[in-house]
Order: sequence, then structure tokens, then C-alpha cells
Amino acid sequence: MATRASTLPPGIEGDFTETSVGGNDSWLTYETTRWYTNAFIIQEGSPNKLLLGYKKRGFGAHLYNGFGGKVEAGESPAEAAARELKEECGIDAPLQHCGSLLFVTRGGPEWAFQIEIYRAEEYSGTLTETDEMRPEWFRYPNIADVTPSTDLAVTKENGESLPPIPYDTMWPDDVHWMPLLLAGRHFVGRADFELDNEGKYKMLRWWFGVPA
Ligand SMILES: COc1nc(N)nc2c1ncn2[C@H]1C[C@H](O)[C@@H](COP(=O)(O)OP(=O)(O)OP(=O)(O)O)O1
Repeated sequence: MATRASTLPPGIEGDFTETSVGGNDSWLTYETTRWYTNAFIIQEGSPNKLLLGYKKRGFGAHLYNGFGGKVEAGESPAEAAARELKEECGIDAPLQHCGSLLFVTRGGPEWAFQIEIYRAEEYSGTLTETDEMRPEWFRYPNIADVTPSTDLAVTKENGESLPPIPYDTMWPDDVHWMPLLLAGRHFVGRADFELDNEGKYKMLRWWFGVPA
């Protein structure tokens, strides 16, 4: 059951209804923020399809994610999202902003990641594997069956020919906001992580919500 948020994490401002909250650690402090983007192609049909990329190198290598990267000097986040989508998988799309996420890591990058999330239902061009990303389609359940806590990886679905969303090989925060993205909701969130000695990111505390 979603509840109106009375206490928001540092770095999140506005009037929100929280959809997923967890962890007992104190929120981490951070001094600088760097801006990033992440873009997803989402197509409702039989089956419903989500385009992800398998990251072959760099930050988040060997995980599936949307297509995106750093916002360069002089660019808006929307311009960066379009550029990264083209660079990483060869397509153009009418991207719409749908989410803002803040990630802070103890023992990892010393800056906080501010990631602007975009989505589109159509695209033009030919999906192309690049040296950074390998695009792949996944199926997801009908939106009517999706709630913020739906485990999309195990839900019985239509479209058996595509694999389900591969949460085991995605960032651990994704399962908390992916249902909102797929449902066409706007969302915000923050997650704090700890990078352990084996190079694994453990989520310490998280908060995700939608505009009230
Ligand atoms: C920590 O949780 C995260 N979850 C998700 N879903 N995505 C994340 C998380 N942390 C970072 N990201 C995303 C944000 C960006 O889309 C990429 C990282 O961008 P990258 O470092 O690859 O930026 P580029 O500009 O493409 O870098 P190079 O061209 O220098 O390789 O991960």
C-alpha cells in the first residue's frame, strides 16, 4: 500500500507518495553531483517488450540497463539522452522524461549520480550492437497486473518467446522503479549503496515515490 511521504531523503524535494522504502542505515552524505541519463524503449503489445542493453565495458559492465551516460558540458539532459541512445545502440527516439533518481555510494565514486530517466514507445533506425552495449528485448507483464511491488521476473506472462526482465543481472535498485516506468508513471527516488571488497554494490537504504 502506497503512503503519502512525510519524510523525504536528502536530495529529494516535492510532494510525493512513496512506493518502495527500505534499509535502516543513515542516508550517506555527498558533496558533488554529476548528471547522467538512462533511456528505455517500451512497446506494449503481444508480448509487451522492453529494450535493454548489456553493458560490455565501463561503469556497470556486465549488467543490463537502459542506454545512457554522462551529460556533457553545454548539453541538457534531454540532449544527452538522445545522443547516448544513438551512440550506444544506433537509434533515434522521441524520448520523454519520466523519472529522476539519485544514487550515493560509500566506497565507490565520490560524487552522487543524478540520473534522468527517459522513455519512448517508438524508434527509428536499426538497433546495432556497439562496443559499449548489446541491445536485447525482454518481455514484461500486462500493465494492469503490475504494481510497484510486482516481481516482474517471476510473474506469469504472455509472450513466452522473449526472456523476462533479467533482474539478477541488473542494478539492485531497478526492481523498485521499473514497474513505475513500465506503467508510464513519473517517479523519483534515492538509493544509497556500499561497494564491498569484491566489487559488489549492496543497497543500504532506498526510497522511491510518485508525485502525490
Ligand atoms: C547505482 O544504480 C544504478 N542503477 C541504474 N539503473 N543505472 C545506473 C546506476 N548507476 C549508474 N547508472 C547508469 C547511469 C548511466 O546511464 C550509466 C553510467 O554511465 P557511463 O559511466 O557509462 O557514462 P558514459 O558517458 O557512457 O561513459 P563512457 O563513454 O566514458 O564509457 O549507468
